[in-house]
Amino acid sequence: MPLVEEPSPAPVPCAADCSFDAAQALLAAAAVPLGTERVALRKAGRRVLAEPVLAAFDSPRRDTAAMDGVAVRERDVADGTRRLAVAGAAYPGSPFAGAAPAAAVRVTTGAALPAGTDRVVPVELLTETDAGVLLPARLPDKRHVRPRASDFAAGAQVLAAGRILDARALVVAAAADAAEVVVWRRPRVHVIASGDELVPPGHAAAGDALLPDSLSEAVQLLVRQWGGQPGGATRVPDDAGAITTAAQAALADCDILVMAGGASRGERDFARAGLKPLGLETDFAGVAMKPGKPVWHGRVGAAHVLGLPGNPTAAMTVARLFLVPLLTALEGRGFAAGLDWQPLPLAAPAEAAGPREAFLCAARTPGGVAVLDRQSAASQAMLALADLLVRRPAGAPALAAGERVEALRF
Ligand SMILES: Nc1nc2c(c(=O)[nH]1)N[C@H]1C(S)=C(S)[C@@H](COP(=O)(O)OP(=O)(O)OC[C@H]3O[C@@H](n4cnc5c(N)ncnc54)[C@H](O)[C@@H]3O)O[C@H]1N2
Ligand code: MOO
Repeated sequence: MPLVEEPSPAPVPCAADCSFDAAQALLAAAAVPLGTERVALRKAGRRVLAEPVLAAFDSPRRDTAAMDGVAVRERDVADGTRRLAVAGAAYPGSPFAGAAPAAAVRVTTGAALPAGTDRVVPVELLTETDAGVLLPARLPDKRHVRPRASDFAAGAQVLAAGRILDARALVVAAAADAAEVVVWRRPRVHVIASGDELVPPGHAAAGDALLPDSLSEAVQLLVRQWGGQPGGATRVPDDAGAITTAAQAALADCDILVMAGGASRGERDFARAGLKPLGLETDFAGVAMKPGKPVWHGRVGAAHVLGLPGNPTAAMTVARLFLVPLLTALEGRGFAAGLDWQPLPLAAPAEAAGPREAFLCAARTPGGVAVLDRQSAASQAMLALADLLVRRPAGAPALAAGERVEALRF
């Protein structure tokens, strides 16, 4: 997996409506990883490595018993000797100190083999006698020894930069004796939802004109799921001054400011107007996509500002297509890591696409991808049924069931 995508010529900001691909290219070009930090391994779960992890020593560090039994010297038993005295015992954590010529040493799995021994005879094959252990007449082919460095050698790269420290990778880092690792900084994200009508969920029944804010918590969860740190959410009325004040406070401590709502052309759509006094530089505003047409992106200083349309399905579609790859790029995984498009067969025929690139809510079914009925940017109930987004390029022809479409986990 590339750590940072290949540099390409800087895309030119879109003056008017951008194509989806042009908008993605602009965002990808602006999405530079944040920087690195050294953290204790015990706090590094799910973080993205910025530097590889190298093994501090060989694993195993010595030839090691792979079974519970006795360690013997092959040449002591090669002549058919079956009875050996027991000279001592070795366990992981307490090796056998002496040498044991012509004797057996009891071992448990993981013990370093006593000097000179090169075979372990499992306990199931032994007969205990007063004079020592009796070996079977015919020894198995397997010696039950894990040779020194057979897992990894000192200095070997056991984890590459760019790797997420998931549970399996944490085993490897710990095995390499890493107390600390160097990881990419996680983007901090603040959400500002604007709208006079918005109240916290559970408080909208108090007035007919009130609406539960259904986006603030959802966007913060998406941020957490894709490696960011939710830095809080603020609800503001449709007022440019209130947006400026809230944005200024949020920008003091975030890498990405998400503005939900107020993105289109209504007389109360103030998201960008509220950011202007803070020095907003816009690189696109308006994308030829459905839903999500009012999406916009810009910068205030080093911080990214991503504008989501207020309509909830449009907002979540845009968050998945623009916020997620922005998060993965800022966290050093590359922009494309957030966009795992895959070709999947349709469960039923699909209509021809319209003039705007379409992103359709769909569900994964045993028969293939089922595009949901009644697509609507304003819908909320539909989101409970959708676990895929299906991409239909502008003007794409009708498709039969079984034909493949590009789909993304939603
Ligand atoms: N004349 C035009 N009108 C509209 C255009 C346009 O190009 N010209 N674009 C339409 C499109 S497309 C969309 S999408 C919407 C989105 O516009 P805004 O981003 O300005 O969204 P708002 O006006 O603030 O809200 C729209 C709708 O969504 C509800 N909303 C907003 N925030 C939330 C939230 N946090 N939780 C739940 N619901 C929310 C809000 O109450 C409105 O009902 O504009 C079209 N209009
Ligand atoms: O872009 Mo809007 O999201 O179609 O309603």
